[in-house]
Amino acid sequence: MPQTAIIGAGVMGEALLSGLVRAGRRVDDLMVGEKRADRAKELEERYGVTVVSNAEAARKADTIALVVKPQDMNDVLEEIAPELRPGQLLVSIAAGITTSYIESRVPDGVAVVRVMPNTPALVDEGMTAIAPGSHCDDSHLAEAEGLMGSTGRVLRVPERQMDAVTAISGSGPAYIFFVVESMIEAGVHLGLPRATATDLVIQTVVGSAKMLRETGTHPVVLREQVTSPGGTTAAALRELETHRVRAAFLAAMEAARDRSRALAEGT
Ligand SMILES: NC(=O)C1=CN([C@@H]2O[C@H](COP(=O)(O)OP(=O)(O)OC[C@H]3O[C@@H](n4cnc5c(N)ncnc54)[C@H](O)[C@@H]3O)[C@@H](O)[C@H]2O)C=CC1
Ligand SMILES: O=C(O)[C@@H]1CCC=N1
Repeated sequence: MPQTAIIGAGVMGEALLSGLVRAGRRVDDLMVGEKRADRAKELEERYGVTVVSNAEAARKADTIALVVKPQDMNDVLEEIAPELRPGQLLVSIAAGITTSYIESRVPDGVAVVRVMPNTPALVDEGMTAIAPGSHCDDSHLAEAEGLMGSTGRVLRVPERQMDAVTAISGSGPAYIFFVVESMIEAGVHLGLPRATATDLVIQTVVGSAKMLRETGTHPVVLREQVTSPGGTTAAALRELETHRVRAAFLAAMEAARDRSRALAEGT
């Protein structure tokens, strides 16, 4: 079986590792490179996975997922580049880091795929976009698709869309959690017990997401179905418009897109 290494086993590294294990990948075909010794030990105990040096991971694995912060990417590439050989595949999960940034730091003939997953990968409901680098063929994309497909849906996009993708689905779960948090607080302000407000909000979000996915109906139509003339929803939506929530979402996602662009420059 081809060997897969994950370098950087924080939040996303573990999401990927656990997804591969849940999808039935043999733990013997996986290895992890992780700088923090306590974290490495935790993963060894939790999954039975072998922790190796980054150099060994680069030497032994056919596919290497790079799951470190963008700011750590240069150091990791400097460490593994002498061990890499043509034919291997690097799958980078780092926000903002372009395939050309990576290609310029590794030997010719090493294929690079840039991917942008999100944390719902932890419950197999992830959304990952993947984009090929310049030395990629379809088998490399298929390999990256298989890797990320263990944690949810995968969509192929051109690399020029990746900063926008990062702003929408990569960071997206945080916006949804922010909305959930705000609605729970509102419920408490309105006098509901916190546990009741939490139950109400979470099921409302899950139910609404399921409606979107299962009916395929446009969100505007679904919103109109809830909005009775002169009713409660209309009163609430007017406040959201008055407070420019739609404009705030646009500005927020432009800021995320711009931050993604800046990360490759190490700022
Ligand atoms: N957290 C998220 O929702 C998402 C994160 N990403 C991307 O995933 C990457 C990782 O993010 P997180 O998992 O959130 O960060 P994290 O900080 O939880 O994990 C990074 C891990 O890399 C390890 N590390 C750092 N330098 C290393 C080195 N030289 N060798 C081996 N291990 C090293 C750290 O000890 C840490 O465990 C980032 O590039 C981020 O842009 C992408 C999509 C979503
Ligand atoms: O906040 C970040 O930079 C990473 C990338 C997408 C989600 N988390």
